[in-house]
Amino acid sequence: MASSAETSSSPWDSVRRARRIVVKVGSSLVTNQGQGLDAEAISEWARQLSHIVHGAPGQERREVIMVSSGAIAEGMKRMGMSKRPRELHELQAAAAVGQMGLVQMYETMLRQYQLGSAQVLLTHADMADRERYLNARVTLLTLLKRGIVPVINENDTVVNDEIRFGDNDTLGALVANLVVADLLIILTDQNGFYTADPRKHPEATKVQLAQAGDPALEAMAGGAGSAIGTGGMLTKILAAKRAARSGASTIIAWGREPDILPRLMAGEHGIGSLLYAPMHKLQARKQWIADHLQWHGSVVIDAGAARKLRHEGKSLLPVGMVQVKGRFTRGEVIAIEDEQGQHVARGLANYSDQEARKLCRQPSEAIEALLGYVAEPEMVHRDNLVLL
Ligand SMILES: Nc1ncnc2c1ncn2[C@@H]1O[C@H](COP(=O)(O)OP(=O)(O)O)[C@@H](O)[C@H]1O
Ligand SMILES: N[C@@H](CCC(=O)OP(=O)(O)O)C(=O)O
Repeated sequence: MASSAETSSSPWDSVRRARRIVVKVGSSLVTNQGQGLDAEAISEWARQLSHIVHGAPGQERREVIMVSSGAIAEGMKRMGMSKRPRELHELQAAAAVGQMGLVQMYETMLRQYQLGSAQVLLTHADMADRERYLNARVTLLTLLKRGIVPVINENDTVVNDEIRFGDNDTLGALVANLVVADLLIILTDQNGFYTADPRKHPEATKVQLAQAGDPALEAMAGGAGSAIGTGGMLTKILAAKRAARSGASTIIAWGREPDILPRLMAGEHGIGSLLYAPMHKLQARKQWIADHLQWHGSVVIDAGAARKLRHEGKSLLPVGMVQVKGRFTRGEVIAIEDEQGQHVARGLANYSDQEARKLCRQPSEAIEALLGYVAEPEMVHRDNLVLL
């Protein structure tokens, strides 16, 4: 663990440079300890987000995804439940009722600051299925490109006990992996991560800076301190470890700290706890694809495409493909080889082998006419591609 004395190349710099950010807001904050949606707090985050997304004077625009909890807590209030029900179907009913209020509140507050919003509900199954994973990814990236703030929650209605995230910390980390975010900010009711649960151990001190995935952190993290939140700090520490796999660092901070988001983005050191990712995004991505070396087929590309991939860091477009070998579905790892049979790269296919055969040597504008739909203009996006 390190102290808060940083140099100019410190991990805090990576926070300032972050361009794509996932902000997770916990149930206890959003509903003010279960007393109902906290309109003032949500309005305040919306105001702060508008600075970040639109770009405050002298600052670049950034892309932000919100992962917000609070559906169950708000639903319980609306349905007059005094304590959290044990049965899953009761929780699901509460979530369905509460989610209405939650997104309505975000939409109203974000709109006040000229920000568009979109509701996205995800489950474990969506993240595990390669095709749904790519679909969710392209939808989120499309929203971000248009300056819209996606507001994500777990799709509580369709999950069961075994396959629930339950806490939204894990979901936040998976979303950070999905969009290859630079930073995950977890806003909660404590002003950071402490050496022990400060509710039970008042002598605990704040951890300013640590490496995500450091096993020592797991021992310090306790469960939820209130009846509203689920997961507590352990799920946040594990979320930081998971987010680091795609190169995202994590900040755990108090959601009511004044101007928390713009201050973090301006590079202010020492607010909350920073759990930095040990690997850069590119390294992390290579690692991930290297872990999925099992490839299911390949595409042969021409010399021009090989040059663009090798030397210009470009995506593989259908126009550069000359042949497709083997069988694969959208989302599977494929090998990309040059006409001499040398493997150039590996990556996630946006189209199946049958579709790819129709797309060989075709411009991306022709995809719709050839397939009847367009998933993405690239055969393999450069974010999902690693050179060999
Ligand atoms: N080491 C720790 N540092 C800070 N808080 C901790 C720690 N261990 C457990 N906690 C508890 O975790 C709670 C935050 O988690 P949780 O209630 O799940 O909130 P959220 O709804 O924001 O996810 C804190 O209120 C605190 O009591
Ligand atoms: N999907 C649930 C979120 C569960 C939850 O409480 O998560 P967390 O905020 O991480 O403690 C809801 O909206 O109520």
